[in-house]
Amino acid sequence: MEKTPSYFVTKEAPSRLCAMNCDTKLIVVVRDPVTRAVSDYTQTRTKSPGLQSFQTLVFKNSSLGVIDTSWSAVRIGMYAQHLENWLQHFPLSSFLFVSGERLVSDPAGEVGRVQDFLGLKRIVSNKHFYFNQTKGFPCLKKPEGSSRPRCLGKSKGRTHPHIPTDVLQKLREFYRPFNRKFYQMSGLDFGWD
Ligand SMILES: Nc1ncnc2c1ncn2[C@@H]1O[C@H](COP(=O)(O)OS(=O)(=O)O)[C@@H](OP(=O)(O)O)[C@H]1O
Repeated sequence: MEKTPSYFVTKEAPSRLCAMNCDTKLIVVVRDPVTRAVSDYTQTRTKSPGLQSFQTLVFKNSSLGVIDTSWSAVRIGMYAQHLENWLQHFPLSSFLFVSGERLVSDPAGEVGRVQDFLGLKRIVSNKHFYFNQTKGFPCLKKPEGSSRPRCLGKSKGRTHPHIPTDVLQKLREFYRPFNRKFYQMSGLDFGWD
C-alpha cells in the first residue's frame, strides 16, 4: 500500500502504475474542491508565511474573475479531468471514492466502505472512534499498540483563513461543471453544489 495525493493528478502515474500492476485497487479521497483549495492554500502558507492572499492567487485576472487553473490549489480539485486520465488505464471498478466530508462526519462508515472494497473483515467500526471537542475532529479511541487515544497531527484540521464570500462563490461556479462531470463519471453525487 502506498499513498500520496499527487498520484491522482500526475499525468504519467496511471500508465506507470498499470505497467507495474493493472489490478491495483485505487482509493481516492475527495472533498469539496473549494474547501480543498483553501485547505491547500492554508498548508502552503504555513510553509511560506509571506504568501500572497488566496484571492490574489486564485484569479488570472481578478477584474474579469478568470480562475487561474495553472495554480495547483485550483487544478487538483478538477477531479473529472484527473479521473478521465486514470480511466484510460483502469476500469471504474478499480476505484473507491471516499468522501472527505463523510470521513469527518462518519469515519466508521467510510472506513467500513474501505474495508469492504479491500475485501477485509469489518474490524474497524464506530466503537473505535470518538469526537474530540478540542481538535474538532474524530480521533481514534485506542490505536493498536497503544493505550491512549490518538488524533491526527497539528497539520490536519487547521483553521482556514477567511476568504471573501464572492471569491468563494466565483470558485464554486468555476468548479460546478467539473463536479457534475465527476458525479457522472463516478456514479456518485458528493453534493458539493
Ligand atoms: N479525523 C480527522 N482529523 C483531522 N483532520 C481530518 C480528519 N478527517 C479528515 N480530516 C481532514 O484531513 C485534511 C488534511 O488531509 P490532507 O489531504 O491535507 O493530508 S495530506 O495531503 O495527505 O497530507 C484536513 O484538512 P484541513 O481541515 O484543511 O486541515 C482535515 O479537514
